[in-house]
Amino acid sequence: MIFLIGMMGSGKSTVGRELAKALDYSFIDTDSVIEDRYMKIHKLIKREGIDVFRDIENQVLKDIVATSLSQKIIIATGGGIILRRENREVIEKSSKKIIYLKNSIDSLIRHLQSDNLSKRPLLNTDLNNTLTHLLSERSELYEGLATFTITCDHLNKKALVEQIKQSLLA
Ligand SMILES: Nc1ncnc2c1ncn2[C@@H]1O[C@H](COP(=O)(O)OP(=O)(O)O)[C@@H](O)[C@H]1O
Ligand SMILES: O=C(O)C1=C[C@@H](OP(=O)(O)O)[C@@H](O)[C@H](O)C1
Ligand SMILES: [Mg+2]
Repeated sequence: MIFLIGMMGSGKSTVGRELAKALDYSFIDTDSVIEDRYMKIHKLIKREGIDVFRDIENQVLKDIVATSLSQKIIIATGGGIILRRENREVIEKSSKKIIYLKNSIDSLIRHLQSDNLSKRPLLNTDLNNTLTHLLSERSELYEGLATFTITCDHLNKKALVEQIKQSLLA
């Protein structure tokens, strides 16, 4: 069981899917499970609020871990999953391969600007300030949980998949 953690825009969802293909692992994304069970993330957070979203995210994480039949699975998480202590404990208990995709704010902005920003309701128009604030709250949690940290700046998606594969072999 391999977990990908990191900020919004760090590549967990897209690179995770590619990594799973490359390793012949299955792939699951906590946000996609939430969307299949409920509704689009932005709609859910807008309608129910962030606390309800975090409760659902917590339940989905526990369900994924409890029902995964094989260890050959890549789990892309939502960027805020590390905020809850119980989530960190669940992840730590289930895996020795927890990969933090670490990016500078500039690199996150570059990635997010090429994506649809309205998918991520926690980001407002001042991307730089918002991301800087979120990262300052979260970076210790990412670093503390990770068993591998990969600095992703200047790596395209293909190179990043290769880099993760190398780290997993080491
Ligand atoms: N290393 C990278 N190089 C270039 N673009 C990237 C890279 N990683 C992610 N992206 C792009 O950034 C956007 C956000 O990626 P995504 O996988 O959704 O991140 P996350 O799930 O961590 O929020 C997508 O458009 C993706 O194609
Ligand atoms: O960082 C966060 O708090 C969030 C990240 C999002 O996932 P990605 O990290 O895949 O963008 C999604 O779970 C939600 O919008 C909240
Ligand atoms: Mg994602």
